[in-house]
Amino acid sequence: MKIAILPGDGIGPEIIAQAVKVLNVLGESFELESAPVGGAGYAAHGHPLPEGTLALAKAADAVLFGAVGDYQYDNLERQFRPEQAILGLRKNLGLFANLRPAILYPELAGASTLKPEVVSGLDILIIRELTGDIYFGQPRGVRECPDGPFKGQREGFDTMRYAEGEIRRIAHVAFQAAQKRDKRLTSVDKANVLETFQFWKDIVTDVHKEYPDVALDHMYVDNAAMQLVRAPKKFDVMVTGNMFGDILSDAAAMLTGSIGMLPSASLDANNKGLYEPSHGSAPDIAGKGIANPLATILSAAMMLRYSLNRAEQADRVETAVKKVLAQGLRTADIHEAGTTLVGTEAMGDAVVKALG
Ligand SMILES: NC(=O)C1=CN([C@@H]2O[C@H](COP(=O)(O)OP(=O)(O)OC[C@H]3O[C@@H](n4cnc5c(N)ncnc54)[C@H](O)[C@@H]3O)[C@@H](O)[C@H]2O)C=CC1
Ligand SMILES: CC(C)CC(=O)C(=O)O
Repeated sequence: MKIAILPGDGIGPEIIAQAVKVLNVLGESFELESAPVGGAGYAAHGHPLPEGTLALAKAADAVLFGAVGDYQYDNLERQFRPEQAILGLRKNLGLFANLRPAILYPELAGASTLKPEVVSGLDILIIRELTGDIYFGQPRGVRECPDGPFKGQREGFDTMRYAEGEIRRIAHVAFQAAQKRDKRLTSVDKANVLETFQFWKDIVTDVHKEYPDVALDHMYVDNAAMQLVRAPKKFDVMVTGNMFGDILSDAAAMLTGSIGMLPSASLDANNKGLYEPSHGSAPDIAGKGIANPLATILSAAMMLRYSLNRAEQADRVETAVKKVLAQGLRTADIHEAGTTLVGTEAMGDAVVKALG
């Protein structure tokens, strides 16, 4: 089985190196092939998603992705910015279902900024639609404002849109995920203001007829943001659009102690997928050897489970992560008094050792 390894920028190469170490000691005959992406792709080939990188991602059974983005590229024309690489991969590979499990490991209860009683035992799944919404809607750009009090001035605009089929397919993924858990689904929208999300709500309600065993409720995104920090354990599975999901899952990350703990899977209709930590390239800590590699290692575990059909190996990796946390090892983002501070590489080595 072939795995495309796309480290990207910032802390990407540092954290991906730890996940690769883990994959290499599992005793499997995976073929790992790396390619530049993001700012690294632009530097090497003049494009954030070079043709060879896209071809490798398409040919592989799964993609393990670090992160893209570097402030030095922020003034490039948008099509050349590093972030276009991950958007291009999602679109080109049809990766519409983004699963972001927010689980609090008991050892990290004190690392969360929320009170331990609010987060202990937390296990929620955020499902974010990934190829529609305002991220991809056309038209977009900057133009002359056609009317209103600012007529004649420049205005920026983007288009929020969702096709019925796009909503239906993510709703099916969400209901089916809920069926495998506590059978409760919260669909997050802004139907009180946005046409797109009234439509979203209507379609999700319709798809619900096929899943009578799942309890569905609808929540406005502003309330969902509040409930996530007020009483997050009340949720089981949440499903929402591209932008709301991006924002809510970062908020959920802090429930788990750190964004460095939140893995993700981005799947197509056949469970082929791209696996990446939910965080970005963290340029503020890049090159310092202090980034938390666990979200990336846990993303590799999701890859073993969902795309490579290696559930036992996924369990092994997840158990090894639990072991290192139980041993008291912590990177700086989750460090607290009484635990042992380690760097990125030492954390990766500890997970490898804990695999036994
Ligand atoms: N999928 C991707 O590749 C994504 C890329 N980005 C890009 O990343 C760059 C930085 O964006 P930010 O908004 O700063 O978000 P970020 O997620 O990179 O960083 C936010 C904060 O979390 C910390 N952090 C992130 N990952 C960490 C880890 N593994 N261990 C310890 N601390 C960690 C960072 O040091 C920073 O303080 C930008 O260029 C942005 O466009 C942002 C989000 C997703
Ligand atoms: C395009 C990404 C860099 C933005 C983001 O935060 C994401 O969608 O994961």
